Amino acid sequence: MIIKPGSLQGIYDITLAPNLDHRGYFTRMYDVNIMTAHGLHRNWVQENRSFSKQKGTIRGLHFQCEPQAETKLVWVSRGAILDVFVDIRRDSPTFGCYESRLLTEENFAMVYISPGFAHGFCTLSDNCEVMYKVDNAYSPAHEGGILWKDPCLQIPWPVQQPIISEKDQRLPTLDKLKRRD
Ligand SMILES: Cc1cn([C@H]2C[C@H](O)[C@@H](COP(=O)(O)OP(=O)(O)O[C@H]3O[C@@H](C)C(=O)[C@@H](O)[C@H]3O)O2)c(=O)[nH]c1=O
Repeated sequence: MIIKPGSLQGIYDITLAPNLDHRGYFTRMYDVNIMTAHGLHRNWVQENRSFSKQKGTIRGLHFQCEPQAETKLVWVSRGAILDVFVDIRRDSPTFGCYESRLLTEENFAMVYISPGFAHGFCTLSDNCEVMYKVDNAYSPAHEGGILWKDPCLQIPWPVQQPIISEKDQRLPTLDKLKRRD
């Protein structure tokens, strides 16, 4: 398991190290000792499995407000996604900046997203399954979000007309979110 900090502070790229043999492979998906050594072990309280039927589905961009803000550890067990995270920490020098990662069932890549990021993804294949651990309980009262096509962010999503929930279509832009509080 190789862990590298990303260029946005609080993001870590984790590459799994599968043991290959004639049967296939074995890989550790989580190692408490390695994660602790990097200061990244958390009390994961939920493990979520998200299934999207169609390529071109966008979920996001979501976060939970304090005190229910979440760390997320995301990987793909089936298909492929473009995973996107936006820095929404007001005191951060990279506030409003985003990055993306390709996560696929084959590339052994995971992304660790600290609290203070809005998170979303676009499916790049049909029948896509995304798995993620979170270190805080789901709390609808603390849910927040940013519109996927926020013109200020200019995220180059691979689709123009995604399959998306009604809730996500109504999310505010980062600018409106800023003015509201
Ligand atoms: C996230 C979540 C949803 N739900 C319920 C609420 C609702 O009835 C149904 C679907 O919820 P949503 O539409 O919010 O699901 P979804 O759009 O997949 O939300 C997820 O998106 C990705 C990008 C994230 O980063 C996650 O943190 C989460 O916000 O599942 C739970 O019971 N527990 C949970 O932890």
